[in-house]
Amino acid sequence: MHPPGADTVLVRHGDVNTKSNTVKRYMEGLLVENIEALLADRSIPGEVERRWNRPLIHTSEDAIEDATAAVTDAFGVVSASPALVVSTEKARIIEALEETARACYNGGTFAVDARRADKTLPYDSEDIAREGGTAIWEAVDDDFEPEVDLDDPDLTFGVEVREELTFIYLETVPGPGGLPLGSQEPVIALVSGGIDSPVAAYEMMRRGSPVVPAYVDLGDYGGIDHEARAMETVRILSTYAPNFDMQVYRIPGGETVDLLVNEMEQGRMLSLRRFFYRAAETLADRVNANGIVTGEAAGQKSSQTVRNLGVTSRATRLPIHRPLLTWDKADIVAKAREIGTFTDSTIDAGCNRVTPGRVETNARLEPLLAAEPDDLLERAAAAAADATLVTL
Ligand SMILES: Nc1ncnc2c1ncn2[C@@H]1O[C@H](COP(=O)(O)OP(=O)(O)OP(=O)(O)O)[C@@H](O)[C@H]1O
Repeated sequence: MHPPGADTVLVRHGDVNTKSNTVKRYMEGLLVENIEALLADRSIPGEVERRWNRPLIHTSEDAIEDATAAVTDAFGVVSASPALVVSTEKARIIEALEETARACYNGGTFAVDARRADKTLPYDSEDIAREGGTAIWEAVDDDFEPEVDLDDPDLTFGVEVREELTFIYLETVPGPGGLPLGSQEPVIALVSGGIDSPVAAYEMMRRGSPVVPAYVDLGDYGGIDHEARAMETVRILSTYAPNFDMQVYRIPGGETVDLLVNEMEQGRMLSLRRFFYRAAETLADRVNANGIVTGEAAGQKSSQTVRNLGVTSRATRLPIHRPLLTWDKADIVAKAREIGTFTDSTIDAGCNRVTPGRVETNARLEPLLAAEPDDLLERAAAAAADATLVTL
């Protein structure tokens, strides 16, 4: 919901504000570019104005809700409000609150949440809250029985007085927070057709790292359904980053999986992980990426016991980022639903098909190296060199 005449989206960022002025200026520039790309990708009209602390989107009232939805998909944005802009003159602010109340108040409790960034003005936020509250009350008193509730109001009239402009709004839509995409170095995202890896990739993007998606083709153990799910989740992730290239590298792994299934029993899954990591490292060197992100969580599967993660991680010199390390499955599923990558398919696909009868939960590196094919890591490097790009 927005005040009548609202044609501006007020954008708030969070961690960007903790930076030095030089870094903040750079990050605000990236944020503006990313917002412009999101608007263009979704054919939403709007001009982004780069203002210190609060970028603005100037659009039309018709497009204001779509513009707000788009900007709250931008990494780095903490929240956004579709707002009516008036001058900083107190009488004009009160008048705008009255007009907004007449158009949007429908009964129930209300509050005025006023902030004033410009401390040189001859009034403070409490004046606005008190006088604005009275004006709202009088504007609707004939038709309703208004009630003020400062703790849990049904409707909050937001007022933000900044340099030369005042923003009046009724909604504060949460964004993902984090840092603008592109403010950190890129990483390789190992994506499967499962629920977790797209969430992990999203979390790295949320902290500013563009991802280069890589899918390991498991041959007969993967299958069209598995690969299609992986590609679809990357396509959804790419809607958050329209100005970044998110084509997927498909790494051929079928022959190696066959070999592992035929030659190994207990440590098979761990050697497969080692293959993944080394292939990702080789790809990272090729595309100038600086790390690997996976959807692993401590203790979620036998290959993800803390001990096994320690052993398998030795296959690469790159850092393996595991943003979901401490997340519970229910939280991962909830996040996947929220960002749109959840798939409720229960097809038993991918790595699950490779799992042996007896799994290893307590691996040691030396016996694992002795049991796995001698050329496992060379195979991984060769597979990464043979990777092909899949256009989404
Ligand atoms: N075929 C694959 N291609 C690329 N990466 C993969 C593949 N299979 C698994 N991974 C990576 O290894 C991690 C752990 O794999 P695991 O088999 O435990 O998960 P999954 O259930 O297949 O997928 P997810 O973790 O996405 O739900 C995944 O989160 C993902 O990062």
